[in-house]
Amino acid sequence: MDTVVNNGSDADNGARADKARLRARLLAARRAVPDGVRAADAARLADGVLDALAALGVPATGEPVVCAYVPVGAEPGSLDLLDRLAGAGYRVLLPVVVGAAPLEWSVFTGAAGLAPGRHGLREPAGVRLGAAAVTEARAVLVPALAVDRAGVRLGRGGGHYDRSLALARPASPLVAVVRDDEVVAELPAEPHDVRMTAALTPGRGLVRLLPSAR
Ligand SMILES: Nc1nc2c(c(=O)[nH]1)N(C=O)[C@@H](CNc1ccc(C(=O)N[C@@H](CCC(=O)O)C(=O)O)cc1)CN2
Ligand SMILES: Nc1ncnc2c1ncn2[C@@H]1O[C@H](COP(=O)(O)OP(=O)(O)OP(=O)(O)O)[C@@H](O)[C@H]1O
Repeated sequence: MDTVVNNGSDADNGARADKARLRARLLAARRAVPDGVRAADAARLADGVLDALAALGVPATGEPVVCAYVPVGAEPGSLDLLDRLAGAGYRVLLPVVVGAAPLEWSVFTGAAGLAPGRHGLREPAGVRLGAAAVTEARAVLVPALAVDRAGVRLGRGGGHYDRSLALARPASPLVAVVRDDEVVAELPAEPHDVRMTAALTPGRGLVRLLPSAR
């Protein structure tokens, strides 16, 4: 039916415009966080990540694969968090951007294995495992600007994670790593948005999200 198609398309255009406005506001708010607070938040995230994964049913036993990311700009997270994961026995995969396509992945081998990429990113310089490596992940830590209580995530707007997370195992938890006030009531959603299972926050620890909340 035409009306339904038109309504859907208007809604999607509205969602895209809303997302762009929200991104600008959230990035400005992140930049305004004092360095000391950011460092304290990063320490709390690193302190909480192993318990969070265990609580999600993904303990380090058996060297499970976990996808994570190297923070860029004022993003929550740290290399220390990645070191904790690797030190505990997880096999940590990091994303490599290859254009408008699913992310490729490469093993985190420590800070020395990272090289500067586009957008201020530091990406692993080692062997590329391809886009399908995400199917091995028992959990994915996902960079986000915000996430809502139904699991809708707002990212940077490239669609990289949506393309990749569509390949992840349905049983693997998808964990958005955000500041406490970046867990919000509701974000604009588009059909391709892959829902998050939980948020990892500095102050509230692991916050479980409910796809049924929408
Ligand atoms: N840490 C991290 N890695 C990631 C992502 C992400 O959001 N965060 N991505 C998610 O899809 C992909 C890369 N996409 C990105 C797109 C734009 C910018 C960006 O706007 N960078 C700013 C500098 C950082 C800032 O100040 O916030 C810039 O270029 O000015 C970064 C990553 C894959 N890897
Ligand atoms: N599964 C997909 N297949 C093809 N294109 C997609 C897919 N997911 C997203 N896109 C494209 O990417 C664009 C940006 O998507 P969106 O605004 O949801 O990105 P994001 O999740 O904020 O970004 P990122 O994952 O890079 O942080 C969409 O308008 C769409 O064109």
